Amino acid sequence: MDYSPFARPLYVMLKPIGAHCNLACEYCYYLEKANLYDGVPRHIISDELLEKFIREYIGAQTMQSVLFTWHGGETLMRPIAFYEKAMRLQQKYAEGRQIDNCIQTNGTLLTDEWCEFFAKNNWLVGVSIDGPQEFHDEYRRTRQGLPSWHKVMKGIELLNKHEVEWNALAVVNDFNADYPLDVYHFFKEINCRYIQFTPIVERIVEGDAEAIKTKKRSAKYKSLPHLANLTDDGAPLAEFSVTPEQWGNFLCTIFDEWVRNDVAEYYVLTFDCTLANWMGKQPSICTFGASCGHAAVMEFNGDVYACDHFVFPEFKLGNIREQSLVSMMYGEQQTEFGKLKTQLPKQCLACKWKFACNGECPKNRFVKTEGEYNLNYLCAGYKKYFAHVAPYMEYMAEQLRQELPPANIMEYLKTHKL
Ligand SMILES: C[S@@+](CC[C@H](N)C(=O)[O-])C[C@H]1O[C@@H](n2cnc3c(N)ncnc32)[C@H](O)[C@@H]1O
Ligand code: SF4
Ligand code: SF4
Ligand code: SF4
Repeated sequence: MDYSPFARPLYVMLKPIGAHCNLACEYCYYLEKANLYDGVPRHIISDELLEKFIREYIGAQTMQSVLFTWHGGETLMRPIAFYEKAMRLQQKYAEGRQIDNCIQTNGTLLTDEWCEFFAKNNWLVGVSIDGPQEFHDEYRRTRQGLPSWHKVMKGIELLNKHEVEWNALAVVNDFNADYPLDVYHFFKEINCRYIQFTPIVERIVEGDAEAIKTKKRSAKYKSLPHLANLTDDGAPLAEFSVTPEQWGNFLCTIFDEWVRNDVAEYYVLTFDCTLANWMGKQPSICTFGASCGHAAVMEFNGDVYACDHFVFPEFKLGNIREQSLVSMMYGEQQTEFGKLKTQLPKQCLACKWKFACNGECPKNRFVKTEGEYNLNYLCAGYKKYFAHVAPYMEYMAEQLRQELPPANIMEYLKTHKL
């Protein structure tokens, strides 16, 4: 078996059913990817390709533990038997390594059987839910416009019943962004201790802008608009995007409640990453890291792309049938892609928050500057957030440096101001 000579984990998310999904969330960046494989009748990974991927993926790791991430589209549209087969293959090629699995789902297809499977095999389940019903159902609907919140809540109940480890992914869009505490309290009420908030920032290729505007929200899409990528200059913003001000305000408002009541009880990934950067450690979300290009995706047919948000023909690294994962992940094209992250405008280079922000995701950098590189669209929001949390982060980082729990901040804030 080939072992990679590189000392960091290689990470490739798998799309076993491509972009196919039982929902048609209005803001979804992935649904349109089905168009890349228009002529292909079934967007399902073959047994042979699955085995090839699993063997190579495990063989390419330099670490003792290997993490598989199942992503979509809607992952639960493949049967349990498919994932059982994948686990058998993982064991076949594990050679003593520890294998972990996590799966991302919209939660609507969860059943007792699924939850038993996840519980029995210790899978970590990521569930997408955008907060209380009115916010969630604004955008997360079927093609027929039917809402999904009740089904997701039922799914969460089943996960809890079977004691499956799960976390929530909530996107922050033009609508729910104005209600940070309603969203945060909802997650606390359902006892969700791990929450990831992702800002929605999408642009639309010229020509599709009118089409999306004239479609009623949640109306049936015949074909999805092609959302713009980094190279489409001047593409208009999709109306469901969060504004920088909304994003900054959303984070600051939730932070104020979290830092006084919830540290170490609830984990909000953005706050976690900010503290990691304050400590000079590697944050767990790529967007706040200093470099990227380490996390690719593989489509059902073996095509490998630079990143889940760059599944465009120009960011295709190759196909696993023709090239090894190692050669694609460490090849010239992916190395160049990774450099996008460090190509920052003057504003970022001079910014006091650069160590915590790193210009965020290159996907969101489309604000023209006088210099060579674009500025991140969300910059104003991040400046507000970092300035707001700085004294608290400093306090928590100091606790950590003294090997004390950062949660001490809650006691301190009862009698002091920062
Ligand atoms: C593409 S979905 C695939 C897995 C599964 N169908 C689900 O909804 O969880 C993965 C995650 O991306 C989020 N997402 C969808 N569109 C997005 C966008 N335009 N920007 C950022 N995140 C988005 C979804 O809410 C979901 O949490
Ligand atoms: S459920 Fe997931 S893949 Fe399906 S449309 Fe919604 S965000 Fe996209
Ligand atoms: S381009 Fe954005 S989403 Fe992709 S790896 Fe880099 S920071 Fe992460
Ligand atoms: S806050 Fe703005 S200027 Fe500072 S690093 Fe982030 S994007 Fe750049």
